[in-house]
Amino acid sequence: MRTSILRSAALKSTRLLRRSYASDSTPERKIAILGAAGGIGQPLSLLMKLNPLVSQLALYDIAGTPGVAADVSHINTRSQVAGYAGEDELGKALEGADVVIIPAGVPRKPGMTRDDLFKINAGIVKSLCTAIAKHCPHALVNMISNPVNSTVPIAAEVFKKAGTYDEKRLFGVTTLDVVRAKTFYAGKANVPVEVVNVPVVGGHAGITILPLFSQATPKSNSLSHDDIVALTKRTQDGGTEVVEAKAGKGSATLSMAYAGALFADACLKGLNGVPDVVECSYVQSTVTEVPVFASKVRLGRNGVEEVLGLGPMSDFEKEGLEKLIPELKASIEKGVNFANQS
Ligand SMILES: NC(=O)c1ccc[n+]([C@@H]2O[C@H](COP(=O)([O-])OP(=O)(O)OC[C@H]3O[C@@H](n4cnc5c(N)ncnc54)[C@H](O)[C@@H]3O)[C@@H](O)[C@H]2O)c1
Ligand SMILES: O=C(O)C[C@H](O)C(=O)O
Repeated sequence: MRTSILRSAALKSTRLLRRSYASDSTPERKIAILGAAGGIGQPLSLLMKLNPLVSQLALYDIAGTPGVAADVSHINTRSQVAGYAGEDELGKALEGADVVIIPAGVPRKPGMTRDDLFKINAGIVKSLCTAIAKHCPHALVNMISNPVNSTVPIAAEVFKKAGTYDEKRLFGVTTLDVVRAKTFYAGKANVPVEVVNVPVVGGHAGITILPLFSQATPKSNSLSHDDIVALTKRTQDGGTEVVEAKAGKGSATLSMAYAGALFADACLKGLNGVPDVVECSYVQSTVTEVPVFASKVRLGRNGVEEVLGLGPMSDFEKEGLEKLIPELKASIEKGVNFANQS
């Protein structure tokens, strides 16, 4: 009897020690999700609640967030969850945030391009970024709202105007393109998906999405040129494949939440000083002639630590790069002009 009491006391104190060690060594990190009640926002809120690197989770939307927050808050993981609804509560949601993830805005319907979302989403992104500049100017911003090729430049211009722009802290989330490229490559090359790596560069719309299958690992000798062309097209059209399958009920939400959670986790690891965290992202860049470009990025304590180059490319990829530059340039200019005119 006495032995079992002693044993249970010892166990309790070991657990307490472990808990205090975990909180001592894992920094407090606040994540804010803007658009948290939406198709992406809800599963992304769930996945961020499961992330042990998060200590506070602020869920913001124009409506519906109290319910999402109450629901997610019952999960017995580290972070404290709070819901914020409506513009009056946006400041509170953002205050002290280390990372702000933005999946706010309308999704595509069949027949639409991502650029068709510009009219509505450009204004949403502009107003949210104005609030970020005011309430958490040092946060890392993970932009998911489409058209990403233009919404990232809009955010950059808003931050420049507010005097808070730091190119190391603004990211277009292109992780879903990488997730898709890995999945499609693994299927075709018949290699285990969990060990596959494929960089995807350029932007996040149609031909601006350029997967570099020539750099894919593990290498496969069984893929023909036609296979690579087909894999490239499928990756570029991955979003449209989902939009058509959902037949008017929106675009990718679950795979996007997964990809958004992966990227936010990489940002948190970088902030916490974990070495060698590398992900593809659409960031300010000198890798090509376009000022914003997706490529591999090393993440660190201040966000972007290093924008990595393109590496060796096949002739087919070089052609793809040449073709995407004018479209990407035009999308960037459209964003810059919108931010500066309106
Ligand atoms: N980067 C990517 O790879 C990627 C992938 C999938 C979707 N997307 C984009 O993400 C966006 C969201 O997609 P979804 O399927 O979640 O759409 P959704 O309509 O299901 O959800 C969007 C949410 O944004 C909210 N919202 C609207 N205006 C807002 C504002 N001013 N402030 C805060 N919240 C606001 C809405 O209330 C809604 O809850 C779309 O623009 C979509 O194209 C990007
Ligand atoms: O395709 C879309 O409209 C959504 C997103 O950009 C995607 O790639 O799934």
